[in-house]
Amino acid sequence: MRIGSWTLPNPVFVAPMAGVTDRPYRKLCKMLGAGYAVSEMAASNPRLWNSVKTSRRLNHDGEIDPIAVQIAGSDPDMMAEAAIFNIDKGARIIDINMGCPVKKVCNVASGSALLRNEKQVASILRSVVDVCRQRDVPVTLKTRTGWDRESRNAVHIARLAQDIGIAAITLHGRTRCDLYQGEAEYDTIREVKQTLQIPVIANGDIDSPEKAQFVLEYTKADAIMVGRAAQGRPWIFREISHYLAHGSHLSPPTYGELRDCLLDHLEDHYQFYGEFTGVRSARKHIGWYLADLPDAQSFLPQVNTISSTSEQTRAIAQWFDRHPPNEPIMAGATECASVCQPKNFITKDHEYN
Ligand SMILES: Cc1cc2nc3c(=O)[nH]c(=O)nc-3n(C[C@H](O)[C@H](O)[C@H](O)COP(=O)(O)O)c2cc1C
Repeated sequence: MRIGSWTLPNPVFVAPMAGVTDRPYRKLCKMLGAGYAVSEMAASNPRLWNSVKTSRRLNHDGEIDPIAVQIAGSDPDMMAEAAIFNIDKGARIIDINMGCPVKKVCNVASGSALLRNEKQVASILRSVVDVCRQRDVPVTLKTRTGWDRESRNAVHIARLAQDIGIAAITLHGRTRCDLYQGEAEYDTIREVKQTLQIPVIANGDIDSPEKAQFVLEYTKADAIMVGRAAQGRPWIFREISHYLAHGSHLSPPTYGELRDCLLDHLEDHYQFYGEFTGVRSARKHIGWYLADLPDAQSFLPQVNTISSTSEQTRAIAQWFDRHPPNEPIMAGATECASVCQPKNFITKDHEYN
């Protein structure tokens, strides 16, 4: 699949998740098979660009190309400025967020709130596409199927986006008012795909190789995007790609592979966030990695009390020492089972619900 002049290595992408898919995690997912990754949403308001949070999101050192940055906002000029600013900081693709259901974002009429105002959608897209075109940078759009089930307008928005020059569109099969309730539906994504010539990326509740294959076949989408099921499971991308290519399952990782993956991830994570934030923000990742392992339940509360990075790593390494490194993490599993289930993904720091 292509986005502008970029050819992506495979159609299995990691979804942007604020507070989760930071630079270290995106890199890890790509190393473990994700064909593409978009950054967490970055604010378009210049007053926020110097905040610690936004400056971290602007840091793409060592990131694997194409670096794609997502911007969110409601003011067309500010969004265009944000696009230019991010291109100057290394973005090769700009993604516009019109899917975020968070109150904080929707109350200022950005994210998915924009779906109720198609005129505003057109102004924003036009404004961003214009400045990006001058810099030869493709613009993509990520959105939901509509504001609510009575006003699903994804097909209309998608056609508008294509006409304006959007290079690809990602569709989460829920409306804004659905939040994360119920199940994602794929009929609207299928309809959008039938309507458009630009690539369509299907998103929502894809949590296993079988589901990935089903969604690709049903919607005829060009690619799929996996969010929550990739939390604590960055190898899901190679599992899905393998299944799509061969129709069989890769063996689950062994305890040794999981240990190495987690410890490498933590090292990169600490370097990125520093000691204080690093040890704290690592806890959720550790929880996700270990959540489904039968004997990790008593260890997790203990690891959450540790406040130094070296102790955190030592405790994890010691916990893994108790397990044979060659034993698969799901002994006897023939197919991805519990680790495919979406985890409890709402964490306090970003309140993404
Ligand atoms: C914790 C969290 C943070 C998210 N942050 C973003 C974001 O910054 N930008 C965005 O477009 N979508 C964001 N999303 C939505 C996901 O990209 C994705 O559309 C949604 O989770 C549905 O996919 P899934 O069922 O595979 O998780 C976020 C989702 C979660 C769970």
